[in-house]
Amino acid sequence: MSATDTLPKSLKWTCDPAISQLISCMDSLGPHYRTEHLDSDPVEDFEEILHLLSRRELNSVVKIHNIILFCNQEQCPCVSNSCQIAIEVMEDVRPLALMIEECRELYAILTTPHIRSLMASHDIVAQRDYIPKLNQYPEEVDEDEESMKIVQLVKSHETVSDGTKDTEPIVGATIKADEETGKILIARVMHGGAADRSGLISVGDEVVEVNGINVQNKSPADVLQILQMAQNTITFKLIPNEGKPVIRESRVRLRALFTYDPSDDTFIPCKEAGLSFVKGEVLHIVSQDDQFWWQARKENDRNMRAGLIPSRVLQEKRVLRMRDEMMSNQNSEESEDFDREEIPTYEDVARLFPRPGFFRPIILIGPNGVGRHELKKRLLAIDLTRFSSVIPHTSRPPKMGEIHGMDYYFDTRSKMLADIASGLYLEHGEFKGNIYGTRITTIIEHIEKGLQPVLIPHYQGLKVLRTQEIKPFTIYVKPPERTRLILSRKETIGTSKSFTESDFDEMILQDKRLEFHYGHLFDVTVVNDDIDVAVESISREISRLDQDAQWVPSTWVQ
Ligand SMILES: Nc1ncnc2c1ncn2[C@@H]1O[C@H](COP(=O)(O)OP(=O)(O)OP(=O)(O)O)[C@@H](O)[C@H]1O
Repeated sequence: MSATDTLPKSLKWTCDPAISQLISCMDSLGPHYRTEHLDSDPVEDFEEILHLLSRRELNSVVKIHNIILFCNQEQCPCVSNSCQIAIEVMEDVRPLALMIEECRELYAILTTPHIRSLMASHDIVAQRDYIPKLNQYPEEVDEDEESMKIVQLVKSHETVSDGTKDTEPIVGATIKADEETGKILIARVMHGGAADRSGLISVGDEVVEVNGINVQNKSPADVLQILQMAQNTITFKLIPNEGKPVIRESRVRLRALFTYDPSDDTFIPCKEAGLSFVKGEVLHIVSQDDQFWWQARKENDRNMRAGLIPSRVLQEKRVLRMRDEMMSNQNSEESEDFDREEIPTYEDVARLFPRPGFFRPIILIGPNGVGRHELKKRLLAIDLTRFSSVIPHTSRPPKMGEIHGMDYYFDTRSKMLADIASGLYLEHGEFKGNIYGTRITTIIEHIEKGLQPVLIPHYQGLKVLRTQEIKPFTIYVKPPERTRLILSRKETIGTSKSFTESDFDEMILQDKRLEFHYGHLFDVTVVNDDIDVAVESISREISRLDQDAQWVPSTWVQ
């Protein structure tokens, strides 16, 4: 009696043909094999393996695997980013959820853990679509070719963002020569590229032939030339890398705190494989396997190819080197104010969804005299029930008519000094022998009351405010270019301040320095040219916070 005969009748039909064959082979061989583990019983092990192979669960898993592996084009999923689409749908229906029942229901469905897990699994399968397929193996294979694989890929002709054609590293993989042997090896497989989608090429595979041309004694440049010359399809003969690493797509999202252009980078292993991005863009990091070069794609980019970006370590090294060079050329007075400790590379981010009754405090930051007080005044005038001004503390005695908690919080000098020393103040200063300052707890009280404080701190206060508790939204108020700046400020808007030429120069200089040193901390930039237009832009940005999910440091949404 064979092992399959022992299966209950209801299970027989589910048995995968390959497993069934394996069971028959085992049956005919019997439990006569050697084992290195002296304490294990061969008969018991044999029975256990048979039992495992006969299990319905295993057979179902193999069946699903085969369906995914051999699915034809019609069975391929039409999207591979259902999680992303679901988030976008949630953002769209959320404002309507209070009014329309169907929107409420859809929102609830999309947030259930089961549906989210189902979509995540769907995307994982979809992102590895198995096209193009493996070329047929030749029927007669030389004995010494047995350990080779032949892979045929379609050469990419997709248009990339800069409008040029075919700048992908041809098949979504980069090559290198092994330092010791000179063999041509697959150096990187770009996520989402043709090689990755085929699932048939791995890092470390040795390239033996390209389109029938033996490349064993050729340089990477020669091979690249062959690849460039190829039309439509490229056939590789590869010796598989034995220790093939398992690549898992990471779910990390990072906000770039610097701008990167691979075409300017002399160190990138393959310029065409690079991904350019600008400061503030959110990147989906798909692989951090390499210490120096990560693979990423832009968030919301439906083009599934990933590109190379410098890793955090590499970027930090570069910034340090650049700073050293700048320090040696710069006069020390100019830079002493700025934070030299922090090296802006990438910031881990997550989505913060709007929450009824919670408003993110607004920070207006900008060079001296750019108009932050004026803008704050105008914002408060729009809606006094929503926007608030945080009342400062002072050690000065109250003047006639001043009310504690309305004009200032009046406190003793010794208490204020002690609180400042304990880090309870966002900022403080001394004027005519009296201390003035804003307490962090006062800001939190406003948030808890459902108000939206508008803050105009010194730029050094930015880091103190960017916390999980406060979750501020930072608007950089930028002066317009010089001619417009002078013109707009001459068309006085009814205040006493008059600017000199050197005030304008100083404002422009400060603008450059603030953007350079603190630009990575700004959520948006608004140019204060025409004041009404600036107020309108700021209001628009603020109302977006009520509607859309925002990318914030991931520690804020734990
Ligand atoms: N867009 C504008 N057009 C014309 N004048 C403006 C504009 N914005 C601000 N001003 C004027 O410029 C002067 C300086 O503005 P404000 O005091 O608001 O600057 P600030 O950024 O708060 O300065 P500081 O940070 O040094 O206190 C004020 O007289 C203000 O009315």
